[in-house]
Amino acid sequence: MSDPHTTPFGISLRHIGVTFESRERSRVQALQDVSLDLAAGEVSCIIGASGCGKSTLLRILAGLETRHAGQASLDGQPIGQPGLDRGIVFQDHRLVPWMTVRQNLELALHRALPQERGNAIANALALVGLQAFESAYPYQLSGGMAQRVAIARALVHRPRVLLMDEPFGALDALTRIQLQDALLRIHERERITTVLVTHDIEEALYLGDRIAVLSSHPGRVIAAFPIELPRPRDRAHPAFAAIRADIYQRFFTPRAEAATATVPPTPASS
Ligand SMILES: Nc1ncnc2c1ncn2[C@@H]1O[C@H](COP(=O)(O)OP(=O)(O)OP(=O)(O)O)[C@@H](O)[C@H]1O
Repeated sequence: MSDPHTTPFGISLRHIGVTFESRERSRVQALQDVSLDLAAGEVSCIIGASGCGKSTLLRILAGLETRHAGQASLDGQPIGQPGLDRGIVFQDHRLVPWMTVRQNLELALHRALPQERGNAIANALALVGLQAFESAYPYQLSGGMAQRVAIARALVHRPRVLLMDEPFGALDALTRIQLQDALLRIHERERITTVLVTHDIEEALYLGDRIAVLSSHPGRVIAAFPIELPRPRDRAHPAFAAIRADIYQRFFTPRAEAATATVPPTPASS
């Protein structure tokens, strides 16, 4: 049997469109003709302003939103419903408040064999550096620690894909940086295909192997390009600043011009 962690795979989105209809019969086109390839083992960041359809796109990848045009596939298989091959982290940790960290992870593992649960929980907590907190309740954790537990819960099944919806958006600036570094350490170890949506350009640049920029109303791909800056990345480096400035410009450039530009200049990174 092939090992899912070594088999090459990736996410493919083809002509994804989503239109929501409200009770008042008004229509909101959330996504229009979104086509993207998100490579296996990479961190792909999707950035866009509030309401541009980032969460809707992530929900499609999670199998939570199926009312869409176009095709979404993982490793060549259409994505139809939620599955344990995809772990998801939201902006809020969504831990059960009356359960300990361990019990929260056990809840996620309810379909696993009892003898496998202990190891799976220990490994997931080690990945996020919280082995010593398995008996803690969510109210005893800081916001950053609770979000680490949410990441551990998403990883406890060793999924092939980690989906993150503004995972650090509710954290203070310093904790956010710590969690970004924690995510990179996890990624270095696990090489899990990661899709992270954010409205924070700097976060996308710091974390992403690849960035897709979405326009608003409807959400369309303005640009998609790899980030070839070496790691660890230095937010103060001129090359980092140059790409950040380029992305800012894409947000504030009229759509017709922006749509023709798909690859930003790659400044010398050394
Ligand atoms: N279930 C729904 N019914 C109706 N409209 C919806 C629904 N879900 C999302 N929308 C609308 O679709 C658009 C995209 O929403 P979405 O939440 O995907 O955007 P977003 O980029 O994630 O926003 P934010 O950054 O604020 O979370 C918005 O205009 C939103 O109001």
